[in-house]
Amino acid sequence: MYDRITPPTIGERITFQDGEPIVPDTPIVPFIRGDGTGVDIWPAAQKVFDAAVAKAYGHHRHIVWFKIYAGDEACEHYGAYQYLPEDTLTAIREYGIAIKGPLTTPVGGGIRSLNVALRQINDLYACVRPCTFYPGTPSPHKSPEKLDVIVYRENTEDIYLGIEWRQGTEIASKLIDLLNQDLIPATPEHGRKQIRLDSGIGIKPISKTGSQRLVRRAIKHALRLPPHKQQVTLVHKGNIMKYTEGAFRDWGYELATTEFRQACITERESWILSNREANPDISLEENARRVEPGYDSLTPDRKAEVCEEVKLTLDTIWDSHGQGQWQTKVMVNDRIADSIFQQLQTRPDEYSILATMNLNGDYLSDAAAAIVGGLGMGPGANIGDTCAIFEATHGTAPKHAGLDRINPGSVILSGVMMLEFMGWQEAADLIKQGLGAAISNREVTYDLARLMTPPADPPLKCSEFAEAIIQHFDD
Ligand SMILES: NC(=O)C1=CN([C@@H]2O[C@H](COP(=O)(O)OP(=O)(O)OC[C@H]3O[C@@H](n4cnc5c(N)ncnc54)[C@H](OP(=O)(O)O)[C@@H]3O)[C@@H](O)[C@H]2O)C=CC1
Ligand SMILES: O=C(O)CCC(=O)C(=O)O
Ligand SMILES: [Mg+2]
Repeated sequence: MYDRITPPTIGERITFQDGEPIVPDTPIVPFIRGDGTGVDIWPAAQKVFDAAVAKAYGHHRHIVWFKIYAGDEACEHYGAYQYLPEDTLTAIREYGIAIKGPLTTPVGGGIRSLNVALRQINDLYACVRPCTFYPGTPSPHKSPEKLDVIVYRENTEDIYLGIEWRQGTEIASKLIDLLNQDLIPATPEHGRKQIRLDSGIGIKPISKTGSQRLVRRAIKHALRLPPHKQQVTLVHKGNIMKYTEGAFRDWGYELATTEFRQACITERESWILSNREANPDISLEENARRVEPGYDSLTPDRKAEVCEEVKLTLDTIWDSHGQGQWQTKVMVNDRIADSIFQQLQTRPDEYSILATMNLNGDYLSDAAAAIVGGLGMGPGANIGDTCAIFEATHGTAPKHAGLDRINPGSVILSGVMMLEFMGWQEAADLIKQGLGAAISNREVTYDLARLMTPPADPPLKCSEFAEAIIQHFDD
């Protein structure tokens, strides 16, 4: 079944039932070391995972690691250009779970992203990236403790589908001709727009299926959070890209108000209900005026639409959500992407789960990680219905590769997410405890050391930081 790897002879597979993992006491977990700083962070992280599991469960439980290959290491093991061998895909499919270090993607040419390929091939449609502050972590932000968000990023479509054509190729030229001569003129709303002949062309598909399954997961996650964090914000640039990003927002709201009707309230509905709560005799039109900015300047048709929306909301959910009941529901709102970047800086405590399309989530997860200490503190998980791959938010950080200096925190915290996913909470808690205590004790790698006042000097090496985390399990 495998060409150049041999699965462990001990241990058992994790299986899935209704999207939930069933985990034996000795699960086999495939791992990819990763390129660049993968050589530093993976061994450090593995040591922490094993120590935490041993401390939490003694001989009762342990992870049976299964080394699989991708990226540069795969080419060394399998031969030139074998970046993502079939063995690796088979192992991930068979064992249902994996953890990986970062993999290199060249810019402007060469292979397409192996990271993205792993997500698409395994249909890992939700990229989940929590950004939480650990006390004592230095940050360029004034109040990093106020940020506690989870980015839920759609992981399989958007421009990351990678369907694009280089400028000057025959297909790019054909497509441009077709668009300029037929499709754009046939669409009155596009007016006399034309695409420059020397353009490269990329396709940005956003589907209802892809959007709603992502938002579904985000809402289900929100339902597991404490009441004050039960909020899902749909992030989009729908004012500009109406039928992709705008549609993502609309499909998100549609799902929230149908499949999760009893559990959710939209922000706009909450305004309509509170207007009536504050004034039981308020007219439909006055309610509409308070909900829709610039109501008095709207066309009569648009005014009628807003009034109808108010009426429908009151008719359908006043009994179930009115009189303050909506405050116990998951709040679903939306924010335009550029605005959410500034709001995470200025009002971070107003947000909880941010549901995004692929590109927005990529940007937003790096930006949010920066607030809570940088990319060394940004974990992630790629989750589908029958498989999950855990990986840090950051990349290979090539200039630090092999120097034993980079922060292994993100891949360690990705392992924490994996342990939690497996239901091994005790081991996950030990690692979080150890990491927090090491940071509070100023035992940190260079990235955190340089942000501290005064800087922690000398910083710990990558391997020493992992040791420090283990030493602090008991604090
Ligand atoms: N999932 C994946 O495998 C990903 C892969 N990539 C790929 O990685 C490669 C390099 O990408 P690049 O744009 O340089 O981005 P990286 O995230 O690799 O690194 C950018 C900078 O972020 C900081 N950083 C990254 N990781 C850590 C860490 N563990 N601890 C502390 N600081 C860290 C470093 O800053 P400083 O030097 O200032 O301290 C580093 O130079 C590309 O090929 C890219 O495609 C990118 C993202 C995700
Ligand atoms: O795959 C890559 O090289 C980059 C992907 C990335 O930046 C991410 O998933 O956050
Ligand atoms: Mg990224």
